[in-house]
Amino acid sequence: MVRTAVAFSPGHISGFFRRVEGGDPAATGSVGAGVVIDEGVRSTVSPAHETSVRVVRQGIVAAGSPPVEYALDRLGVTAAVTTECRLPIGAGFGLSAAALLSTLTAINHLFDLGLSTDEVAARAHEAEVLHRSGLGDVAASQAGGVVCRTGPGIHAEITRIYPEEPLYAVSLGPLPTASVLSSEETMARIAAAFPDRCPRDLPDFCHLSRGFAGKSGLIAPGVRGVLEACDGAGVPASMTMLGNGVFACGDGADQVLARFGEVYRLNVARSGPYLIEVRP
Ligand SMILES: Nc1ncnc2c1ncn2[C@@H]1O[C@H](COP(=O)(O)OP(=O)(O)O)[C@@H](O)[C@H]1O
Ligand SMILES: CC(C)(COP(=O)(O)O)[C@@H](O)C(=O)O
Repeated sequence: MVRTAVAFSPGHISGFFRRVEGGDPAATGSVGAGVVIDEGVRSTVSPAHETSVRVVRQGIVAAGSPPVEYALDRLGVTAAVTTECRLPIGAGFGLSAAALLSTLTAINHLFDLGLSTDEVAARAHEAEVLHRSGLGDVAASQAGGVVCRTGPGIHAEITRIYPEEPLYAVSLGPLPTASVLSSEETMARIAAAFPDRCPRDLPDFCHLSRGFAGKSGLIAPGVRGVLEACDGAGVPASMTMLGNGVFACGDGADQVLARFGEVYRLNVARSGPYLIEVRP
């Protein structure tokens, strides 16, 4: 039987963020706030002569993941990787970071590389920043909670709170993260909209995020209609950054979102990436 390692990483919904440009990828990232969620990416890895990545969602298999392939190359290992997720990809659930963290956690054990969790996160962050697939998701998903990041990168000061109540989300489709992060004009608008404090709790997170979404000019036309419906029902809500979707919390949130698509009920994650098993 081929030796196999399996690991999981939580995803992350960003509510507001501001890009921070550093001298190298480790010092580059974002500040902002988000929720680490109990849904994410499960990665299964086995040694192979060449690296291949299969991305599985709802029984549909896609081939390739440039950030994951890059991270394996940098480690000098080759493996057959399968990532599996339930949430949609490219929809603001931080799944590129979760794919990197889960795959590197599994690879670390598969090849007995002896990397610390910080070293795994540092490599995931580098791949994420270089591919413009995210800025702050790896830093956030290192552990659980409603997260407020006050510096860029994985060693920044990060505060985490752990509310019990769920968050609900709906996706209207993908929004390519790299295209948004590549626009200097958009980055300037985002910087001006950035709130001056961390969220106190989940409703406050939705409230601060909503103010940011409005001022940043990032709200997509479809998202606007969902947010207006949430306003009408008195439900705190905002846009999944960066995805064509909405998250909401509190009484009635799931009913309002259900008018627009499949509703994901998400809990605030209690921990970051972890190894599930190594076989045999
Ligand atoms: N579940 C996954 N498994 C493997 N690679 C992924 C996964 N999700 C995203 N990626 C990689 O990250 C790239 C960018 O994804 P991105 O739009 O940032 O997604 P998200 O918003 O979900 O983080 C994708 O094109 C893909 O190469
Ligand atoms: C908002 C984003 C820049 C991208 O998030 P995603 O599209 O989920 O990869 C995130 O990484 C952040 O820094 O807050």
